[in-house]
Amino acid sequence: MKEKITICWLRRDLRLQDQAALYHALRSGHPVVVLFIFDREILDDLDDRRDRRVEFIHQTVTQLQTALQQHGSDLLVYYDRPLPVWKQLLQQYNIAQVHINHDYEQYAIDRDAAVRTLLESQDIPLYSYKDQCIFDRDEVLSKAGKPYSVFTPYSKAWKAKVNDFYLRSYPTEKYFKQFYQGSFSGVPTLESMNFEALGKPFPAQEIPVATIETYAEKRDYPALEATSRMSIHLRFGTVSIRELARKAQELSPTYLNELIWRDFYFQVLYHFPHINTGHAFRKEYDRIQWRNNEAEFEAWCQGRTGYPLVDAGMRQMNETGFMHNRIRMVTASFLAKHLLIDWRWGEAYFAKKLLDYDFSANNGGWQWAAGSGCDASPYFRVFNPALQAKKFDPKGQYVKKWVPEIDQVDYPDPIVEHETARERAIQTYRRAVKKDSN
Ligand SMILES: Cc1cc2nc3c(=O)[nH]c(=O)nc-3n(C[C@H](O)[C@H](O)[C@H](O)COP(=O)(O)OP(=O)(O)OC[C@H]3O[C@@H](n4cnc5c(N)ncnc54)[C@H](O)[C@@H]3O)c2cc1C
Repeated sequence: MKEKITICWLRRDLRLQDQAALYHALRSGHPVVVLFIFDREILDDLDDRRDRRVEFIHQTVTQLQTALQQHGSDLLVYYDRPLPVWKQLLQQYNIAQVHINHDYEQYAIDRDAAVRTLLESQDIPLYSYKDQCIFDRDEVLSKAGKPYSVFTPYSKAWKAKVNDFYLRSYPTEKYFKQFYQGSFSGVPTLESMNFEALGKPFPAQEIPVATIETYAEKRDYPALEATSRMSIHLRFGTVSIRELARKAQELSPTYLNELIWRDFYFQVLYHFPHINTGHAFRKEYDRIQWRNNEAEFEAWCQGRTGYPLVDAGMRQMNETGFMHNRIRMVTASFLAKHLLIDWRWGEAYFAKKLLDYDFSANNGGWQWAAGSGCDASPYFRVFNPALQAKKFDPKGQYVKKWVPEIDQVDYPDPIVEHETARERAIQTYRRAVKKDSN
């Protein structure tokens, strides 16, 4: 009879420290095999074979393998679709239990449900835990027991509920001797999966204390690069949200607030799943008559709208996979309002380009900017990109960095005139929204 093992399946929780599923797996009493699947269901759909997110995951997985090897163990890695992998694992191993962390996106929910059904058909329990946020699902509800759709009362309730219990780390290190002892066949190369590395650096995992201390004062100025750049690490779980929230609590209420926005959008996705299927949070916004001009969309994607702050943001993202938060708001608002292009086109473009792409935050950000979201910017508030530039890039340093030809003749004229576009957006939005009250 083969030895019984417990499997901890990593997905967007790529670390061995302070990790809920791993902690519980290590306490199961069986040797723990740590598993990662390069999921072809996701990878085969990526257009860009130099997608840096795949490179980041590959780098991280390789580091995890090395760390596990230092404990006499190894990382079990597959490049396949999850269900066939699990069918194979069931034949190869005597699996006692499987541990995972919750994932709130629709694809992941369906994937986990299918794996659960398969495992349960063999009487193997699949345990799932909250790990990627401080509060999820029904943990923060209004007094009436309803989910919040407005951020400020949500954040108040979040802060009233949080205590050391929720922020405490899972001391996985204490149980590292429980790792399965042995080796597996290694991590496939990026090339064997038909991807290529660019070799550019990723944001550091450590944030200097000074960055958090000065966050409130500097975070809105894109030229200062004064935000934490934790988003890619939070996306793939290479840092622990609990550790970050403790730091934020100690050093900066403003920074903590941003982490709460992240939890807020996760619970919006959980409670209002219609946003998962391409719908506006507020259904009347699905009646907007978008112009959807393809040439204008292309100009926006390429950073050639003639609005320097918009163009700088788009070029920053195209070049680095990152865009500063304020500029995400400006570029998104510009697409949905100035150009009247369906925000879902922009959402999909960001999804392709952002290293930190996360469905809940991206959809939340886009619906906020387009006015259709839960706690959204009102439809008649149309950002003026020139005023935004004056306020948040007063010396033009950010714009100069990304649009060096700004003063030259080949820089395009504005694609639309601001006042005309603003008026057009307000009229179009009003027509859609007003129908509701008829
Ligand atoms: C249109 C639009 C699209 C966006 N798409 C994404 C996305 O795909 N992935 C993503 O992680 N964030 C997204 N954001 C939110 C925000 O812009 C990024 O989280 C932030 O710019 C990442 O940089 P940072 O790590 O330096 O953030 P910091 O300012 O240092 O904030 C710390 C962390 O707080 C969280 N956070 C901050 N602001 C928000 C917010 N508004 N909503 C949710 N979480 C937040 C992030 O996890 C971030 O890493 C989007 C915002 C907009 C307006």
